[in-house]
Amino acid sequence: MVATRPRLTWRVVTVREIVPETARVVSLVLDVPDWEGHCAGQHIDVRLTAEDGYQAQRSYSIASAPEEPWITITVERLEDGEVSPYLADELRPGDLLELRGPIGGWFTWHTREGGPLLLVAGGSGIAPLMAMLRHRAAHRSPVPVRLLYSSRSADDIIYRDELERLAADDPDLAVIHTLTRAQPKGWTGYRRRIDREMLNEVAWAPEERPRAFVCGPTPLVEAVATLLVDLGYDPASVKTERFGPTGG
Ligand SMILES: Cc1cc2nc3c(=O)[nH]c(=O)nc-3n(C[C@H](O)[C@H](O)[C@H](O)COP(=O)(O)OP(=O)(O)OC[C@H]3O[C@@H](n4cnc5c(N)ncnc54)[C@H](O)[C@@H]3O)c2cc1C
Repeated sequence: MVATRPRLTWRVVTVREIVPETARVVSLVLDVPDWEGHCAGQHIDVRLTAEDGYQAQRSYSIASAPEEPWITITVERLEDGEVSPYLADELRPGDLLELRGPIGGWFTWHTREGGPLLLVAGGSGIAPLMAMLRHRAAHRSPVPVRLLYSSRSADDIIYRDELERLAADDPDLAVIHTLTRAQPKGWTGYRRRIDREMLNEVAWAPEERPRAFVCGPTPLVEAVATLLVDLGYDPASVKTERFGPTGG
């Protein structure tokens, strides 16, 4: 019999690397000894403890594929936030962090579950969807995927180069951006918040029995989930993860 750690025990892990993603977003690569593995889409909880014993904890999606040796989370700094500015600005390689997980069994996808997949992200909501794309790439899975990704501007697109690389090598992966606040010169893509018309153009037809994963700020997630069901998606096929209370 293999001894297993109760999944929700806090453990101390080491920050291995810090990767700047955008002006407001970093990825933290964590060295988690004895990691029991995770499914693409799951998250962890991170806990900070102040010198006076005060503690704060927040959830962060795992952005790395289960096949990778390290656990990566991608954190967007909220200027007035309690936890994210510390994670994004203060941590250095070699620092220790407390975490527990993996957590969540609903917002997950494995290549063997098939597709087609419709992934819809707003801002840092791309993180768990990136785990799915990285997992799919690690398996060279032919499952067709369309990713609709809403960012404020081109500079705010997280994992921009990696998404470009993945899509360039793969006719079954389409990455469609919408830039809601500022667009570079010559931008021909969408330039508004995700709406019914956009989903009509981008989403798989319901008859293709797609699996949809929608992640980001709460208002985006709720609007997109409602629109997909209106378009004829089976509500059970639309999985959602809400990151926060505001649209930012
Ligand atoms: C399952 C799950 C997975 C998550 N994964 C990620 C992830 O991969 N990357 C990531 O950056 N965040 C993620 N989040 C959000 C994260 O848990 C924190 O809520 C976020 O980092 C803000 O924490 P904070 O302490 O800095 O801000 P707080 O001090 O909690 O809040 C500061 C202010 O920002 C508002 N606020 C809180 N959260 C958000 C938000 N997400 N968007 C906009 N406004 C907000 C609050 O209402 C408040 O006004 C996830 C949340 C959940 C529930």
